[in-house]
Amino acid sequence: MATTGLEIKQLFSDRDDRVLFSELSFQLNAGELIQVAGPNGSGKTTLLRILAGLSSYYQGEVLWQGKSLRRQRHDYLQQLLYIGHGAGIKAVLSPLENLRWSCAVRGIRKNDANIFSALEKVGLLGFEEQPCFSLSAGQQRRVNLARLFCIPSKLWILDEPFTAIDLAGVAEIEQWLSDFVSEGGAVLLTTHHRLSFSQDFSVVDLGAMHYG
Ligand SMILES: Nc1ncnc2c1ncn2[C@@H]1O[C@H](COP(=O)(O)OP(=O)(O)OP(=O)(O)O)[C@@H](O)[C@H]1O
Repeated sequence: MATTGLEIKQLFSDRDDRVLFSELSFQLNAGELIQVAGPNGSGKTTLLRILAGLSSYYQGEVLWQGKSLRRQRHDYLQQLLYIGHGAGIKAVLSPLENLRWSCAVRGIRKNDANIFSALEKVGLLGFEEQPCFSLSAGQQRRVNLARLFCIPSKLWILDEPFTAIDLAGVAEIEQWLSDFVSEGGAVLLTTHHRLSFSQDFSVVDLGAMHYG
């Protein structure tokens, strides 16, 4: 039976002749969360970029709802929301402009009501028209995270979503993840933070994979 989410089969990737992961297989179904763990340089971002369709430098198979990513790239990307560990926003644009742009890229138009509601959710009401370069690091991260609430998705791939976020904000994000998973979303994330999550979740530990 086809999985309801991602299926990773016998994945291999290396950098400069150093194997990052090999024979890596796991499944992430709708309504599940997986944390990709491992020390710095173990390949977490590399893996997430492959699964977000940003790198095709791998061997093995990645399936979404039972079909190879390579054969349904457009459809897959329409269902995925990837937030990388970089800023992910244009500093000269305001939060409102950044989110309008993110929505437009996804084919979502006239979405200001949702954008304002997303900005309220991430605590940025009152900052919506200010250029992002004048916001703090945590506020800039929150602009990026606001995309979670204005771009409908089935799968969130999040690289270090808690970076620069204050303690109360971390707890809030954990709650958002929990709500999304309860509603049938799937989440794959990396974090060096000890995840406090109300549902069961799995850990894929790249640090546990050693190659001679
Ligand atoms: N663009 C690149 N060119 C060459 N090597 C790279 C590139 N990006 C990453 N690497 C190498 O690939 C390895 C894995 O990097 P990656 O960013 O996936 O690790 P990570 O587990 O996400 O680390 P961190 O916890 O520090 O974010 C590292 O040894 C890194 O030097």
